[in-house]
Amino acid sequence: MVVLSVPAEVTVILLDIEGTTTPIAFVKDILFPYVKENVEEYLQTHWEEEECQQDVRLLRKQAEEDSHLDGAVPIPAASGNGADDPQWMIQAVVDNVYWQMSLDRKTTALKQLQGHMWRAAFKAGHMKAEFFEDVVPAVRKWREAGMKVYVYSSGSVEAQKLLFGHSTEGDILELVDGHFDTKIGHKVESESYQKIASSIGCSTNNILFLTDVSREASAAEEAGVHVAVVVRPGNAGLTDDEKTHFSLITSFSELYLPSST
Ligand SMILES: CSCCC(=O)C(=O)COP(=O)(O)O
Ligand SMILES: [Mg+2]
Repeated sequence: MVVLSVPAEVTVILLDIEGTTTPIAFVKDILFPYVKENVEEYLQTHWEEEECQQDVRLLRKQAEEDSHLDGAVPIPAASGNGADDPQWMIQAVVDNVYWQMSLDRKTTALKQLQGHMWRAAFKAGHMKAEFFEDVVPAVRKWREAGMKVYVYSSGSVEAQKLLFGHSTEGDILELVDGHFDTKIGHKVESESYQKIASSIGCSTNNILFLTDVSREASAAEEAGVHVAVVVRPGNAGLTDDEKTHFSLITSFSELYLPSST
């Protein structure tokens, strides 16, 4: 088995979800289709609720920022006098969500709505999050060795907690010391990793980030974070340069902590 030695200065392991802890297929074949199939009904049912209206406001703001993009779908401004036709507005939101999802966009607005929609499905037991089998044993071992374990995903913090709280391995939320999402910044921007380090209260070189996406790995590396790219079944392929440049692991069990036995 290949072994990757974790540098002694590392005290925090930062985990991506999709393609790292969890198969991309679970996200693409279960989580995302659930949103596409249910978004219209969800909006019809929850339209009058404050949480739903907040989601719509955030989506509208994002749509304004996206207006220069090819194929962007606008969400009309509410008049504020209650005279708007909700059906017309709901259709615009549905079309916007479909457009964003067709591009797999990672906007905070889309991710917030998705998280709210998944809540009902997870809580009712209709969905359980899949984790690769090496994840839970490795995380337990790292924590026993004194490591802190954080999650950084484009999925909202609320959605992350749903996944870890309702997994095929049971409720494993207690294995995570904290969560970050795109509210701290995008995963392909190096400042995000500096902000994460400040928020945790450590230096960037105390963090090891595990991700499947080389652009995220490069951004973290630029911030001084240690990185390993995780190669899992179903993940996008890496270029030869990426394979040479990054440390690669195919299972969390390949990480060797000098402090553990
Ligand atoms: C709570 S994860 C849901 C999956 C998701 O929405 C997503 O965009 C995954 O992104 P990641 O940053 O984990 O690769
Ligand atoms: Mg990922």
